Amino acid sequence: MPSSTPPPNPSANTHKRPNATTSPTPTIKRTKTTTPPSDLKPSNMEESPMPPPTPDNMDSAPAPSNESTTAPATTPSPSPTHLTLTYHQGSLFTAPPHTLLIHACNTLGKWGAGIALAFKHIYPSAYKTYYNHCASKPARGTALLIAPSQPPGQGQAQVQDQDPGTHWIGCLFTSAKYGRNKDAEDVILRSTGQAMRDLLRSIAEMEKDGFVVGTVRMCKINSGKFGVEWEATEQVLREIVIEEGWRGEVEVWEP
Ligand SMILES: Nc1ncnc2c1ncn2[C@@H]1O[C@H](COP(=O)(O)OP(=O)(O)OC[C@H]2O[C@H](OP(=O)(O)O)[C@H](O)[C@@H]2O)[C@@H](O)[C@H]1O
Repeated sequence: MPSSTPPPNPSANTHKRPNATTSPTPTIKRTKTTTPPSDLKPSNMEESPMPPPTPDNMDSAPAPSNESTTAPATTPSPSPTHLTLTYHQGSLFTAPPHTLLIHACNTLGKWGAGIALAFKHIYPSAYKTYYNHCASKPARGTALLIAPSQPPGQGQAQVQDQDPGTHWIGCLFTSAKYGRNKDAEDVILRSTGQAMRDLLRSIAEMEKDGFVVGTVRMCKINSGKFGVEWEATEQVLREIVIEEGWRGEVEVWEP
């Protein structure tokens, strides 16, 4: 077991909007009810119990009453906004500062294959955070949002365009295990929807606290090692109903 030393704390202000007034910097933020590595959690970032995932169909307004057959039709309630996916060609990693990069993970703390292995090489400090988080046995269907390891511009005259130290990382726990023990496809898909909602909620909380989270990007999650057709994952993602304050768009990048 590696030491529980937390990854370097990013300096708060550099991730914040200039007019932000709150102060603590999250090294890690997760919104699920499992125990976090408490030494990484700022004091005002207590976890609020996460409400159970709300089925999309509960978001719609109640059906209009049919008391009178002659009454004019009531104004239809606005249809819910669903998550939008846009497609882009190129590597996930060649991203501007503050970009949030999302990938699918198991809960065993490996990052030993596929794009996860690339994450491990490029973002060693984030891997430490992920590893420590996995020691707390996160549940499938939750997400982990990891703050950049270094603030943009730190130690540099100018921020480099694609400085990996400035990227946020989003881990979606879509399967508990990997390889032959990975979850069944329907479980992976259900967990994907839940985990993505969890992540969108975390991003919104960060932004509410004044932190700058840039564009949100993902690879075609689940479609490699987890063996789930991208189209199935895509459908689950597109069915996510966007709540107030949530990001409504995610970029999908494919090399
Ligand atoms: N630079 C790049 N830019 C953009 N897209 C890139 C790319 N490089 C590869 N891709 C694509 O990224 C998709 C995902 O393919 P992957 O097989 O990696 O992931 P997955 O989501 O199916 O499975 C997750 C399990 O793999 C790991 O395993 P371990 O932890 O080691 O056990 C995890 O942790 C999980 O457990 C495929 O479309 C690749 O073409």
